[in-house]
Amino acid sequence: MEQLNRSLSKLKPPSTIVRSNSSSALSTALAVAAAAMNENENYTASTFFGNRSIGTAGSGAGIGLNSAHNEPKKDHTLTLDMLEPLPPKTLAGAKRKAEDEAHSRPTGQHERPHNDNGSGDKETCGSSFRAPLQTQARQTGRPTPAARPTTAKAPLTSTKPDPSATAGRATRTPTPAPATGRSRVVPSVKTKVVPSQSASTRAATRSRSVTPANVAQQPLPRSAGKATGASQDVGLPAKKKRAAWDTKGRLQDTEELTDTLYQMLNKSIGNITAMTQSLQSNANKISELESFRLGLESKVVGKEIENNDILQKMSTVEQEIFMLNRKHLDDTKALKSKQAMDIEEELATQARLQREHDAVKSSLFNATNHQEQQIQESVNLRTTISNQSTTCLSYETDNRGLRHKIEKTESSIGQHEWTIQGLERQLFDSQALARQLQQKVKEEEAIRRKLYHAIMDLKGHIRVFCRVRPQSPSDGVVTSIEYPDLEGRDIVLAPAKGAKCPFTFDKVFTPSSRQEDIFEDVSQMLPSVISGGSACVFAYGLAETGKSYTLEGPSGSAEASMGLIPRSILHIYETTRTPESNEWRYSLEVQHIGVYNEVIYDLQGPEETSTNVTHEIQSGPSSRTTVLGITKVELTSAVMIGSLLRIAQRRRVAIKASLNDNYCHGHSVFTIRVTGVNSETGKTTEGVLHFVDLVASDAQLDAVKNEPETEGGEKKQGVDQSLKCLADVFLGLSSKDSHVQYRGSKLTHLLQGAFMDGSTKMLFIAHISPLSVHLERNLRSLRFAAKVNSCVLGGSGASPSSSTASTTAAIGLRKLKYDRSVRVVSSSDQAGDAEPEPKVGDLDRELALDRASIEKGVPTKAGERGVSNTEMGSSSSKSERSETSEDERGRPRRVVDWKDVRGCGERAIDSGSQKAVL
Ligand SMILES: Nc1ncnc2c1ncn2[C@@H]1O[C@H](COP(=O)(O)OP(=O)(O)OP(=O)(O)O)[C@@H](O)[C@H]1O
Repeated sequence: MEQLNRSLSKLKPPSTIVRSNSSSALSTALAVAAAAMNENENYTASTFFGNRSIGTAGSGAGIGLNSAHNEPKKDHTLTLDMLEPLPPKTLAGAKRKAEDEAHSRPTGQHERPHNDNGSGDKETCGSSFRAPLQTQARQTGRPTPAARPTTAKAPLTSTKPDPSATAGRATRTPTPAPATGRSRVVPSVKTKVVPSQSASTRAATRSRSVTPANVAQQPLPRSAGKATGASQDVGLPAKKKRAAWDTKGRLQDTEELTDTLYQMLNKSIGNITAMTQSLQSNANKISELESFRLGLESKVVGKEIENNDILQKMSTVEQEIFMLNRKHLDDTKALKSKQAMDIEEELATQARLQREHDAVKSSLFNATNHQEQQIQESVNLRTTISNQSTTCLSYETDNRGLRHKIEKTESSIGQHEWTIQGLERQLFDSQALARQLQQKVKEEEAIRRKLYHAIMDLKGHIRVFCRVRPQSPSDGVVTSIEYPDLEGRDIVLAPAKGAKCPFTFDKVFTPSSRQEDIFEDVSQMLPSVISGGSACVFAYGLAETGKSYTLEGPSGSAEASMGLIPRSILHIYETTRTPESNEWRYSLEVQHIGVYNEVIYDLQGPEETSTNVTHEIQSGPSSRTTVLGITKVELTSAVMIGSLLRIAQRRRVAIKASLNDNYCHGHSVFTIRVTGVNSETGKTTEGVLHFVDLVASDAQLDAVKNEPETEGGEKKQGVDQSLKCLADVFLGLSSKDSHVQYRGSKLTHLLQGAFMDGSTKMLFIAHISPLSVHLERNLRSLRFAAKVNSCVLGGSGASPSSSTASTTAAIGLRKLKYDRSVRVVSSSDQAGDAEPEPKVGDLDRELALDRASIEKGVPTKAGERGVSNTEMGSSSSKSERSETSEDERGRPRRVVDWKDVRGCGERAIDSGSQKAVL
């Protein structure tokens, strides 16, 4: 059935199925078809009709082919006579079928556009004919139209039953009517056939083309022999051509041919009849199928409409689904976020509830405990109440006793009040007495200060110490040094060869002495400095004997190792910050000077000017000197001294480097100036304390000895004369020389003010090392110290600070006391018969008594000894004493002769009566 449908769709449209009611035309057509078939020409129509049973029901059909031999393009025109159109229903179905096929066909398979008559049926017809032709070609072995060029695909043009077109064509291509006059020219269908054969083949074809009209107009020969070509045309065996005169023979041949043709025609008519019947039945079947197809198509259309509706619904539903999905997603998202927030809230609530639960639990626990405690307290309270009840009873008993006591106490209070009044009176009297005593204390303090100065005067304005440096691990052989006396005033250098060299000084500090031991003696000078006096500490000795150690202490040292300078600063700073009297305000100022080869450098100045800027000394009023351009640092804190000393140390190194002399040893002078202002009286004081680091070189020692030449005999040029000048100054002051040369060296010039102030306290500390190799130089140093020690500076008579007669008298008395306390080292002393040294408290008491005696004009102990004030005052003058007279300390003295100093120690030892006392 399906195959049948396909065949039907490929069949030519109904327009090609023609009916003819002219049997003669049909015959002619069939004849032409037969001829065409015999000629093996590719006429599609003839081929088709030759393979199909085409015919008309009842009346017979005919197809006329008009071969237009005269047409330039040599087209073959098929003219269908008496064509009748098929029923419109059939035509419409066929057309729809064709259109459906065209629509369902892929784009590339569309048929060519319609031909010039504006109908697409021609193409459809051509294609419809193609399959049967191909089938036939396969059967017959002929070439199929498909093998031809494209232009040959429409060998036959179907014609719609258009009367006008038919009429027009009939007019344009009039076809000769058949002899019977029954045939009529129907609209001819021109079919352009483009043979695929060669030109010769096409020419043959043209020559063999026939038209039904031609065939119909030709009377069928009754006999053969008219033309040999005709017999050949119908496929009869060719006979020998008769001569022209053989008319009879020719007629015979023609009759034979005619008979044969008639037989063939009859046979063909039979075939055509059968084919027509078959065609009719097929047409019926086709119409049935067409109607069935139409029904199916209508169903399909209905289904398509339904399908479209369904699709539309589906799209609507899909859209709805899409919207719903989107909404669902949004809702899900919102729900999720809400759910997360709910969960968070739930968790927070849960945690809060948990905390509340814990709090409630703990409070419950506390409440339980509290309740238990309360229960316990309640029990205790009950017990206490019972006890209290008991106690209350006893209290009541006691109360009665107490009331009795209160009465007694009240009576005694009256007595006490009376006593208090008496005590208040006593207190008032005591306060008045205290005020008087305070006033007295003030007066006593002033006297004490004066007496202190007097004591210092009595001790002598110059004191000489000796300090021995301890042995260091790097030291070589050491000299044996003895310290024979317990009081620490004697030192004996005992060389391996030769006699011992004893010396006596105010104090000898052994290697085991501590820094604070030395400071104890130095500190006695500080009150004088604070109250406006001046003092000078000389550290003297060879290099590496410990001068810097004594004055400054080791750098970065602990408090125990601090030298005299930082200790003094600390002491003065603390004392001035907490003065005995609130009326005094003090300020501290320091300067540090280096003297190298008689050139003054600023050891606290800026680094860039420390080596290239030198300073000059300017003398001021009262012989006070100042160094021009020197840096003065105000001490606002005691700890500043550490950094000041470090700066000075760096400057020293820089100066040495700039002088390019590592062996150059300079002196340094560290000066503390203490300025005090009394806020009540407006009085000002200025105390000065100098710390002088004196380097003793061999040349200096030689200069001191007046030995201008060295051991090699060469005279030293440019020798630092400062030590010699210092010795000269000491000598001049001691001898009351009015022409003391202070300007002989920068050092003495700088200290001129201190030297000329008769109240200046001087402390000379000689340093020696324990090394054997330094023995000779140590001896020189000690001899120089002994010379200084023999000098008498200032004194009660000459002291400018001894301004009043009473003070002078007191000083004189004090001198006697002190002289008594000074032990004369003699052989008898060594036996232990010496008078014990009085203590300071005893001395003060004696001084007070002496002062009172002086004021009353009572002779003092000093007077008992026959020493007048004048004598005391003049006793300080060494020039008035003989060598055998005692000095102011009660020691046997002699006039100092620098030349005699050398070897004095040795002489003293030799004499045996005196020991190292100059
Ligand atoms: N009493 C002492 N106790 C411990 N060490 C000391 C003592 N005296 C000196 N020294 C040490 O001896 C060395 C030399 O001391 P110092 O530098 O003070 O000598 P100096 O005389 O100042 O030398 P210079 O004149 O070359 O400056 C230093 O290392 C110092 O620590």
